Amino acid sequence: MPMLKNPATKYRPFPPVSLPDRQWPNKTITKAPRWLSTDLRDGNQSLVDPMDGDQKWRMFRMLAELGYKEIEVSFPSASQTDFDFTRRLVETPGAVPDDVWLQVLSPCREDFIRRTIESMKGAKKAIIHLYLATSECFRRIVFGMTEDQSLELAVKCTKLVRSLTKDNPDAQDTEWAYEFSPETFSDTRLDFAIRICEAVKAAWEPTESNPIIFNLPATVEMSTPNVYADQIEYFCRGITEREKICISLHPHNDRGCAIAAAELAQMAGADRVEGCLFGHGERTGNVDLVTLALNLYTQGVNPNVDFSDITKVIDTVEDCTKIPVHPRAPYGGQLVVCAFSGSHQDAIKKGFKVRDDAGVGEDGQWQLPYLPLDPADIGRTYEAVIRVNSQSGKGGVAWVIQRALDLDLPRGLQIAFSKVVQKHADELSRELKPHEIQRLFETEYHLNTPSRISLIDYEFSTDRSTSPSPGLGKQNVTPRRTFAGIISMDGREHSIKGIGNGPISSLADALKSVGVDLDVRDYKEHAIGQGRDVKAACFIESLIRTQEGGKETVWGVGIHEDAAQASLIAVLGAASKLVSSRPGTPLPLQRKEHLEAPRSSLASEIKVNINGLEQAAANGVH
Ligand SMILES: CC(=O)SCCNC(=O)CCNC(=O)[C@H](O)C(C)(C)COP(=O)(O)OP(=O)(O)OC[C@H]1O[C@@H](n2cnc3c(N)ncnc32)[C@H](O)[C@@H]1OP(=O)(O)O
Ligand SMILES: CC(C)C(=O)C(=O)O
Repeated sequence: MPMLKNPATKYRPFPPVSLPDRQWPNKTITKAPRWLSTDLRDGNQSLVDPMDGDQKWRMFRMLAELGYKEIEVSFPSASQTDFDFTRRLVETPGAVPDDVWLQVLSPCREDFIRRTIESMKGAKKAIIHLYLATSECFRRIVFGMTEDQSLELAVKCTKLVRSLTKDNPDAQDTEWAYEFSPETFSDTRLDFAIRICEAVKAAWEPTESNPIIFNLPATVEMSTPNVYADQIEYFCRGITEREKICISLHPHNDRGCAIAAAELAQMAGADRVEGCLFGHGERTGNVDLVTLALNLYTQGVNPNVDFSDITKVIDTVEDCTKIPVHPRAPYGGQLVVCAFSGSHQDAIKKGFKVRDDAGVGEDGQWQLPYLPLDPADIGRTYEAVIRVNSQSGKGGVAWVIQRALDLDLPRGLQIAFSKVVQKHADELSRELKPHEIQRLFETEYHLNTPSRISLIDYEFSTDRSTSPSPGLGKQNVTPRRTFAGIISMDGREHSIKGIGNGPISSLADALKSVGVDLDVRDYKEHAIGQGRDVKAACFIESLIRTQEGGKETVWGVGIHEDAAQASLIAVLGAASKLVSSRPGTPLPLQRKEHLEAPRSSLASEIKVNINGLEQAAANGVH
C-alpha cells in the first residue's frame, strides 16, 4: 500500500494558539534553567532492558558529578528494583549530595502514592511528582473521565501527598517539594490545564520560597515548536500567583523538534527543563540535556552542568542504556568534531593557525570555521578533529603531519604529499588513520630509512678571497664554499666535490659530477622542539624535467640536530626523487668518470664547519 495521497483524511493539522500579542519571539535566553534529569525514570522506562540497581547507581553518581541538582530517580511503585534503588540512595550516607533533590514519580492512585512516599522516607530533599493525563483524547480513551472528574482526582491525590509529606509530623526531617504534571499538556485544552493546576495549587498551598512545580509536558510532540512556546506563554499568563510556581518543560522529540521546543518555551517563560542525556526516553526520546546545555554554553551562558569529559559521559550512558550515542549526535557524537572533506579541513586548519598566531588563550573568543564549539572544552583532542579519506585535501593531511611529527609543511609539499595520501586512500577505499599517514610520510621522504642517495660524510671549506658582492666594493666578498663528501648511491659510495655560495648550492654543484642536475627552487626550514632537544627541519623543492619534456617538482625533507646537515639530507632526498622519477636509469646517470673513493680515503680529512653551515642554511638558498 502506498502512503495516502491525501493524508488530510486521516491526520488533522494541529490548531494554532490564539495569542496575537505573544511576547516570546522577542526574548533571548540569558541564563540556564533549573534542570531535571529523568534518565533514571523516563529514560529508564523506555529501555529494552531497564537498568539494574548498580547501573542506576553509576548513572546517578555521574549525574550528580555533572552538576544536576534535581534527579528523578525512579517510579518506586513500579518495581522492587526501583523501590530498592531509591532506598539505597536515601540510606547510604553521602550518596546524595546535600544540595541534590531526589524526585520520584507516581500516578494518581492512592496505594501507589503511599508506596512512592514510603520510598523517600528519611531523604533530605524530596520532590513527589504526580501525573494525570488531561487531554480530551486521554481522558476519553484511557480514563473515561470528564474534565471535572480529572480535576477532582488530581486535587484528592495532591491532598494525600500533602498529608503524607509536608503536613506529616513524622516526615519533618525531609524538605518536601511537589510537582504535578497535567500529562499530554501539549494536547490539552489550555484553559482546562490552567483550571486543574489552579485547583492543585490551592490544594498544595505553595510558597514563594518553596514553589509548586507545574510540569507541562509535550508528552507527544504534535506541533511546530512555536505552538508549544505559545502554549507555555498562554499558561504563564493565565495562572495566578506566578511567583509561587516553577514552570517546567518536559518535551518529547516525536517530530524531532524537542530542542527547539524547549528553547522557545524557555523564551516563553519556563523556568525548568526535564530531559535525558543524549535524548533517551519514550519513543524518540526526551529532549537531550547535553545539547541544551552546550547550546547555552556556545551562546556564552554558563549551563551550570559540566561536560568537560564528554567521552566519559558517553561511555557511562552507553554502558547503562546499552544504546550507542549516534555518531552525529550534536556535540557528543564521534563524528561531529571531525572533518573529512578537504575544504572543511583547510578552513579548520587555517582557523587554528590564525588562533595560534594571534596567541589566543584557551578562554579567548572562539571563532573558527565549521566548529561551533572548541572541542577541547568537552575533552576532545584536536587530533580527532581532522580525519583523512579520499575526500580530503592537502590541509587535512598537513594537519595530521603537523600534529604527529611537528612538521609545518610548505604549501608545495602539502600538495605533493596529499596526492600520495589520496592515492593510497583511494586504493584502500577507507579512512587513513593518523599513524598510517605518518608512516606514509616517513616512507615517502625517508625519515627513518636512507634515500637512494644518502650522505655518508662531508666537510666544507670556505674561500673568502673571491667573488666580490656586486655593488659592495672590494672588501665585501661573499665567501665561496666547497663541499667535499662521500655519498652513497644505491649502496655504492662515491666521493664528490662542488662549489657554491652555501651548503645547498655547493652540494647541488657536487651532485652534477654524478649526473644529478638539481634545480633547487625553494627552501624552507623551521625548528622542531625547544632547548637542548631542538632539531632543524628542512624542506627542499626541486624542479625536474620529465622524459616527455615537461617540468615537475620533487621534494626532499631533512631533519637533523644540525641545521646544515638537515639541509644536505633534504637536498639528497630531492635528488633521490629526481633519479627515481626516471625509472630504469642506473646511477650515476650521465658521467661515469667521477671518483668512486673508498670511504676511508676521505673520512680522515673530514672536519665539519658547523657554525658556518648553520649560518648559510639559515640565510636560505645560495
Ligand atoms: C508519560 C509517562 O511516561 S507516565 C509514566 C509511565 N511509566 C510507567 O508506566 C512505568 C511504570 N509502570 C508500571 O510499572 C505499571 O504500569 C504500574 C505499576 C504503574 C501500573 O500497573 P497496572 O496496575 O498493572 O496497570 P497498567 O499498567 O496495566 O495500566 C495502567 C492503569 O493505570 C491507569 N493510569 C494511567 N495513568 C494514570 C495516572 N496518571 N493516574 C492514575 N491512573 C493512571 C490507567 O488508566 C490504567 O487503569 P485501568 O487498569 O483502570 O484501566
Ligand atoms: C510523567 C510525564 C511528565 C511524562 O513523562 C510525560 O508526559 O511524558
